[in-house]
Amino acid sequence: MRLGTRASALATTQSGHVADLIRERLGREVELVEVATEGDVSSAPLATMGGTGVFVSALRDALLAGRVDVAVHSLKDLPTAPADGIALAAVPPREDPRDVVVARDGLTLGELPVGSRLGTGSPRRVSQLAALGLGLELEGIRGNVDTRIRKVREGQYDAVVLARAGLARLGRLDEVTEVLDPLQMLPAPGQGALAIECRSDDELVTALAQLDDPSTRAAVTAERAVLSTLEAGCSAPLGALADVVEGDDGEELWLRAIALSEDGGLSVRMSASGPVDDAAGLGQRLASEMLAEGAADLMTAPSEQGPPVRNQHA
Ligand SMILES: NCc1[nH]cc(CCC(=O)O)c1CC(=O)O
Repeated sequence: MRLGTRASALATTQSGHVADLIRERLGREVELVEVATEGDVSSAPLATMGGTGVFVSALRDALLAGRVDVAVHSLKDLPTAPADGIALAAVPPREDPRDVVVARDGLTLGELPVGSRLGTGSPRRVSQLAALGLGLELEGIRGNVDTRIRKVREGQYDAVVLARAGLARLGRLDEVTEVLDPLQMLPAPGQGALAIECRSDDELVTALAQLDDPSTRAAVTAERAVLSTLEAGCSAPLGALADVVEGDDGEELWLRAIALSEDGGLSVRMSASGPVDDAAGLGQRLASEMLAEGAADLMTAPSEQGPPVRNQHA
């Protein structure tokens, strides 16, 4: 079968990993086919580009046109709306979903001097970092993982924040100077997980289902239900993280989420738990409670008219 992949180092590593799974677990031959996406071709800030799915739609087009049979995405890049004719056939076991800091001189966030330049274009990361009140200069950055790390080495930035999973897959964990606790930085819904898609009318749906990890699937389903219920896109200042944990009556799903104003000055942070087999229901319930606390107004407030920033460095 032909497996479609973006050309970046991270994408080909992720796709290579899934190709290995398919060979080992399904005993089928796989060929990687590179597909260029809008997210790779343009260097505009991601938050301003076509909203959700800039990395995804070209791969889906290739699937629907029959140029490839399987597509692999970072799950956090996948829009929550189902796509016609496309099945999310499997979500394999997740990598550690946390964000990490890569800073000069081995520094942690707390050790960075006031005024240090931290590169990140993600509203979710910007708002949560601003809420820590450290007095960092938060500046937009683009480019692949390698480019971002190099910009720290070359002194253009004092630090960057990245997904630990990407560094793990690229064998670059030695660059990490701090792993951020989700208490301070909740990851993006689906971070660290992969999505394996195929055409929904293809017999591959059943075969690929063997690669699905039920715990990861439940966790990302709950996280993505928060995202879709809040009607937020991939560039929203919103974090969510779920885990299957041992509760009083066996396994249960434990979900945390935060919605912030863009400047991080105000936030709604909540958690809830529920049965593993109702992951979407849990995410919807938590998001509804967040909406009742004003989560939607927070995320969309234009910054000039927004609330005063209360946790900034003075
Ligand atoms: N937005 C780009 C993107 N999409 C997936 C990952 C990392 C791998 C993952 O989260 O699964 C990254 C880079 C990053 O956020 O550092």
